[in-house]
Amino acid sequence: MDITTMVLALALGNLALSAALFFYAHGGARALSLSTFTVAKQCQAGGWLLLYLSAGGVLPGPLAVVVGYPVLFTGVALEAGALWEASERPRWRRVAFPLLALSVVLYLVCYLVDDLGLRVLASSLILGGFYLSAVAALATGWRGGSMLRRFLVLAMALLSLLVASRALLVLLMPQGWSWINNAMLPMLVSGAFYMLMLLGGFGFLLLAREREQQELARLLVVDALTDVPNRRGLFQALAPWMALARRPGPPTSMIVLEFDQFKRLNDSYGHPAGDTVLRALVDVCKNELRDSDQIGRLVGVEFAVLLPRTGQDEALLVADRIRAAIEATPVKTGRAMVGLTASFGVTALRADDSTVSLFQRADQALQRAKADGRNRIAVAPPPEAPPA
Ligand SMILES: Nc1nc2c(ncn2[C@@H]2O[C@H](COP(=O)(O)OP(=O)(O)OP(=O)(O)O)[C@@H](O)[C@H]2O)c(=O)[nH]1
Repeated sequence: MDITTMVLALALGNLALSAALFFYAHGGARALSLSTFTVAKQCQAGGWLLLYLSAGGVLPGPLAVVVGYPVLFTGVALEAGALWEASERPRWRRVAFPLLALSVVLYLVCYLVDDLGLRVLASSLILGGFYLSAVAALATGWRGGSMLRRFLVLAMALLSLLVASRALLVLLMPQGWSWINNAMLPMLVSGAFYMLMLLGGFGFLLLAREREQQELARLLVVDALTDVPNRRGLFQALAPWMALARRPGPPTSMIVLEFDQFKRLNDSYGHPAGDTVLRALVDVCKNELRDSDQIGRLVGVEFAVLLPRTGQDEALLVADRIRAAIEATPVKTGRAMVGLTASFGVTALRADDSTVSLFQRADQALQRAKADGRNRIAVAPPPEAPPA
């Protein structure tokens, strides 16, 4: 295959990818990084197409240089940017755009100097550099990352270095070296571009899918609003402590708390303000707990706190600390400072407890606290003594 055909394959491949991504995004997938990646592929398709048309004599050669290469640089810079965006670095534009402008100016200066070697050197370094930036973005998730991510980092790093190595050969050995000569290297480099196109495209989509699956798995056990375990997550955390309660050893306690008059807050300030208050007050609760304690959302504005190795009396003190902290912390919403209180039920886990009996007892205590006037704590009554 000659270089011109390879360039056409790159143009068509990127065109097909950008069309598929465009229609995928049209169907409702609206992640910011995906739209950046789509524009990146469109620019790459445009750049390669211009290079192909000028190589085939359809367009004048200078057009390829003045427009084709800058569009291609933009495409690869945006591809790296999409990966930085996906790695939670939204400020990549501040670095990438000045670098891109500098690269284009540098390339055009090489064109004006009219030295082909210099131009090849510049384009290889610029494209290889932007691809290496994409690799660096992928590598930020190396620790704890999947096999797919690690494979992409290694493979794309190798291919990016191959692209950049063309510059080295031009610089160090203008006549080539052994079989890696000026005829062979462009073939190798365009092969590297082709593989980078495939790996980048498939990799980006597979990594996006991997992220979505991880997020779905997380949301099975975590409450999306408050970022603490949901009912399922809390019950999972509770299970081993329920089992331990049947064995001799330090006790485990449970606090159930409900924010008071939350409906009134929603009605007065709106549901979004209610959400803000809820998030802030859950953070207030977390600040009063040890790392080994676990707060989770049971339902609505009712939460439970699991306190391992804590007796009922100590749990009562913890509940009062949380109660006082909530009362003392007004939360700023869009329109006002909102103060709230909470009511609490406290109990210790018992050897014969099931989750049903445990939560029933804690909830009865909570209802008593509310009936007694809210913003207070009630402790579950001790177990009845067995008949003599
Ligand atoms: N903003 C917001 N409101 C919620 C959320 N979950 C539940 N709520 C609201 O919290 C309110 C809870 O109301 P209730 O439990 O009936 O009672 P209350 O108004 O808190 O009054 P008492 O419990 O008697 O003190 C309801 O209006 C729910 O709509 C949420 O995630 N965000």
